[in-house]
Amino acid sequence: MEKENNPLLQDLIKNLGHCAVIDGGFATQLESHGASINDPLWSAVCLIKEPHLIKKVHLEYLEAGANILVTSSYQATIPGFLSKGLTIEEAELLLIRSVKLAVEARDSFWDLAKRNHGHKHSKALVAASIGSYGAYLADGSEYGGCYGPDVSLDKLKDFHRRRLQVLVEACPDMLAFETIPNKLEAQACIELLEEENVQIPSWLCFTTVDGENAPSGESFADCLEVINKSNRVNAVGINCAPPHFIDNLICKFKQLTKKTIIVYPNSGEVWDGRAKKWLPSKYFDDHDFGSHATRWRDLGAKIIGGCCRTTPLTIQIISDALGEKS
Ligand SMILES: C[S+](C)CC[C@H](N)C(=O)O
Ligand SMILES: N[C@@H](CCS)C(=O)O
Ligand SMILES: [Zn+2]
Repeated sequence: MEKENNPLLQDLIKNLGHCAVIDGGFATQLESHGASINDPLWSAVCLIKEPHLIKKVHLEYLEAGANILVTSSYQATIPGFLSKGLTIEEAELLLIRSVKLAVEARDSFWDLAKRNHGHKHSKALVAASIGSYGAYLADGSEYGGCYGPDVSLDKLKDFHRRRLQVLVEACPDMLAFETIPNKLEAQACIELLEEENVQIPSWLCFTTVDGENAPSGESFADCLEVINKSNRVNAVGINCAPPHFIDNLICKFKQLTKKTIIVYPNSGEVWDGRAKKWLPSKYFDDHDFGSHATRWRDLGAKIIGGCCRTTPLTIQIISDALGEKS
């Protein structure tokens, strides 16, 4: 059976009558509530210290109109938690917690919405974030894409395997492979989905720094050839790249794949992995995201949202522009 047409994701898009809206910068919104994430675990440090903030941010994105929540597990890894002195059991419980927090936020928001006659919401889906190996390295490597000769396909599969198993066991609606910077890691993710016989839908997003290729310099034609061979990936696209690259990339991806296209760019600011801060950009204006989003929809993207440095306001503007909320 073709899992590309996995009903969950397709039904959401169909029921909405247009695109599905993903949430926005998760870490960004945590920071706006005072969370300190200058840490090798980045936003995932809040799973240990401030889980209530995680739930708060999920609720804020739901209120803004997100149809899909991405969990707080982007930089949450078992080796990352071990290096904080936690046990494997504690690390796995934190991964489970990342899914639970999003599911609890989604369920409580939905229970309230249902009581409100004439509401325009649909029940949101929860996508468990699987950040790239480069994210785990905590030095901005997800925008570099060159992991070096010691990082083989098997090493990447070993890195991803247990976290993926634990996240799937926690019952999210889907998996979100985020900020993948090269073809080898895409291959590793796809082989794992097969080997682990994952039955829930997934998307896989690359980032880009030149607007044409993956950060490794490999062409998207090469990268998508790998993805197209798998019927376990339902949507493919770009996340955490500047908005001004997106039009061209949607057109390119349309020619390279029949899969659902997903885009959730960042604000255009650039991550300085050494200084651990965002460098300013001239491209960012929240209000531009409304016209961007309708253009991206018209070009063929079916799942649209924001990544780093976008906020609930960005998502509200996208959601309003795409017509989900009155
Ligand atoms: C999406 S990036 C801004 C996440 C942080 C990065 N992996 C780092 O730790 O430097
Ligand atoms: N979804 C991630 C960022 C990916 S670049 C987060 O905001 O935690
Ligand atoms: Zn991002």
